[in-house]
Amino acid sequence: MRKDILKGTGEGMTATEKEIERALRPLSFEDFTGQAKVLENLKVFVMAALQRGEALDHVLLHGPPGLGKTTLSHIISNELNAGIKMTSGPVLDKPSDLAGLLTNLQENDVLFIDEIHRLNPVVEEYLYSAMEDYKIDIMLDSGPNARTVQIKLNPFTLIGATTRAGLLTSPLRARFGINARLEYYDAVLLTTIVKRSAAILGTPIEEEGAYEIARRSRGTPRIANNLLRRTRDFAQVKGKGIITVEIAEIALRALDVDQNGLDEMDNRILTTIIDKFKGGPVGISTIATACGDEAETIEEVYEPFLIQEGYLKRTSRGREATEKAYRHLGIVPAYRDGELFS
Ligand SMILES: Nc1ncnc2c1ncn2[C@@H]1O[C@H](COP(=O)(O)OP(=O)(O)OP(=O)(O)O)[C@@H](O)[C@H]1O
Ligand SMILES: [Mg+2]
Repeated sequence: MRKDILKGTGEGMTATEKEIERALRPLSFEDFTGQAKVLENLKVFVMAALQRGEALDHVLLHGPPGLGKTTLSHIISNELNAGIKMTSGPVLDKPSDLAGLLTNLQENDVLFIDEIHRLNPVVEEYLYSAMEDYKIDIMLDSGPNARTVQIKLNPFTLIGATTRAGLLTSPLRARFGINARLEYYDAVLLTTIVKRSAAILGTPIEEEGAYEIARRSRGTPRIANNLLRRTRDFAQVKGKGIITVEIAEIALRALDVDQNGLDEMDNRILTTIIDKFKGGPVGISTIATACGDEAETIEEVYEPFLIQEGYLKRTSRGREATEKAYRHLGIVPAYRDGELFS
């Protein structure tokens, strides 16, 4: 449970948590904080599509978990005044599952496919003609009477979301006219998000308290919101109900979020590389085994942030801890590859 809070993935959330996440979700471009470049472009593309009365080109949203891919998909459909149907890669087992969804779309509606890198290849191939020509072939009958008929679909917008853009096949990637990468948020943007969420939750919060939560949220709105909710509990039980910087400190310490905003698993990964593998380079699966987590999770959730913050380096020979990682953990860097850190 605590791990899920800090991991920033939506997996393993309870129904109430999902409900709160929904309540905190911005509904319009206006409401959405950050990702300025992506938003600016999307506004133009949405406006142009609306003016022409056409479906928006297909959109691929990629980036680490919890940065707003699902949120933006809803916003796009809202701004298009269009309906949205949601599904995900692993759920679409057979082409007929996809056909059912596609044939039910109204003109210019949005079809959202989450985890689009996990589409079954047969379904993926089926999607190509739908994306390109708004047409699909449907198999009628079976055995000797089997025949296919082509069905024309209403023009629609496919929005695909993925945390692993690298795993998309190139034919699929090529069929998205709009490709947007979401980046980690800085502390100032996250402070705005934390204050907005606190207002929705009806929790009084001081500027410094909001900033403290924001700067220690791994650049991720979902984590910021989750830490806010946990801090609200501490404010209620251990304080006067107001989130001050002191309350935030207490809560974040109790949740094992360190001064630089790294959580227990981030620190475990860095310690493992340094202590067990002399700082690297070491392969991701070896790190995963030593840390007791899956390689995929480390690659998708932890590593991007550690690399962006300069704690970890990715080389052709594997992952290496940087000097910043040594300093962060208070370990004096010894000789490595016969060289001393300068
Ligand atoms: N720019 C933003 N402004 C305010 N809140 C945001 C923003 N982006 C995300 N959030 C909040 O963070 C939560 C998680 O966002 P969202 O579900 O869209 O992430 P995601 O990228 O789809 O994650 P995943 O890869 O795990 O599916 C949402 O509930 C939303 O409230
Ligand atoms: Mg999502």
